[in-house]
Amino acid sequence: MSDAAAGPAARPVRARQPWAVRLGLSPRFHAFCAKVPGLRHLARAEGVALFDIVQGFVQSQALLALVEFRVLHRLAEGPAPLAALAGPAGVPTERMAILMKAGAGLGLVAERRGMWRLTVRGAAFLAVPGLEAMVRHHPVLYRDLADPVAFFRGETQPELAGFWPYVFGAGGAADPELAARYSALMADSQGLVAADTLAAVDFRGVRHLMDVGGGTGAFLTAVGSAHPGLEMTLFDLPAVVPGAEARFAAAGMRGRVRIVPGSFRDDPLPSGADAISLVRVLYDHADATVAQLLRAVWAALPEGGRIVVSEPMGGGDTPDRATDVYFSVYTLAMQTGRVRSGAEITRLLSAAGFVDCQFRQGFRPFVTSVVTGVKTVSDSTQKSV
Ligand SMILES: C[S@@+](CC[C@H](N)C(=O)[O-])C[C@H]1O[C@@H](n2cnc3c(N)ncnc32)[C@H](O)[C@@H]1O
Repeated sequence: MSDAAAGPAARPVRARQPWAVRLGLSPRFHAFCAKVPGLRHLARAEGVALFDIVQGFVQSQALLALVEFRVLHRLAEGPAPLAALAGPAGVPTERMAILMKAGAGLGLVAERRGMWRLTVRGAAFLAVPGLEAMVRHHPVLYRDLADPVAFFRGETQPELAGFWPYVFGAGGAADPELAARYSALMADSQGLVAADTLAAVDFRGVRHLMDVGGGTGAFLTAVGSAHPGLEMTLFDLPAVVPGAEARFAAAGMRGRVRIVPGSFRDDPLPSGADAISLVRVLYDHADATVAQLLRAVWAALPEGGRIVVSEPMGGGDTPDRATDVYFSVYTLAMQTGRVRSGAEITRLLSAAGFVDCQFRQGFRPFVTSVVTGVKTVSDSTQKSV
């Protein structure tokens, strides 16, 4: 029996701690560092980093309050005195003063001669598509994390799973209103994902791209604009695809895109595309579903066809501050998916029969990274779906 299987009563094997960790555990060493000029600087930086972790939730909630009170939006129109921000928000002036100072501490706003204004960071927050919507849906996630001990033990019923109902199957996404809500959140944040995917993948030479789980077509619209000759197919659940019609029409791409409603759990993927993209799709699903989907993608592609997987990927052996914290915990709350590293996704692609698999770390890994692969047919790689 392994240590893990033996249960809590088993005595763990204790390896010797590295010397740096032994020093870090010593209060006397910290007291010493605080007195020595070179070390004092390092100790302070480490303290700041630690306190940043400790106060993360409070920072995030202060931001949410600024967003919900529309303080940043109001300041985007021009500088304003405290009273002009507190009044419309229904917040007593003295309490708003505390929130504004917190916002200043976060670098989002600043005060000069009694007038509050946006900083460049505050302005960027408003300008990044999807960021505001992401922050505004966080109360669901935070309710799920209110008791992190019970949450990580798996003793809670996370609300977030109901927020993204499609993860449990096509039937879960039958409600058009719910489908519109989550599709809007996804489409809003798609701009950066599309930009970083296009920077990582050369779509020249692709004749026909099918985006599976393509939502309301934001990714295809971006790729189609960059590559005017590209034919496109969008495949997503029946409750989701109606939102794509209008987007393609507005982009003048209606004649170039075929919209196919269906579920990759139950329906075969349409053939005809020589490249298939899965953008922020795999991390919603369990390994078995992903393996089945990748085999279906392999079957739908012709010889030489390419797969493009784009989504935030974990750091693997070197856990990443954004993806291995935020996205991993988020997908855990969703209950069915998980964040995978580039190496794990590469292995899944290889297992499905793809060759020449390449991982490209994104410019902003918290936005997306990419793994690509190629289908070549040979006796050894052919897979049945
Ligand atoms: C996280 S969203 C990503 C949407 C889009 N690719 C993007 O990045 O904005 C996942 C998408 O996968 C779709 N999806 C989930 N399960 C599906 C299934 N069984 N068949 C087809 N699409 C599915 C959802 O409807 C949703 O549009």
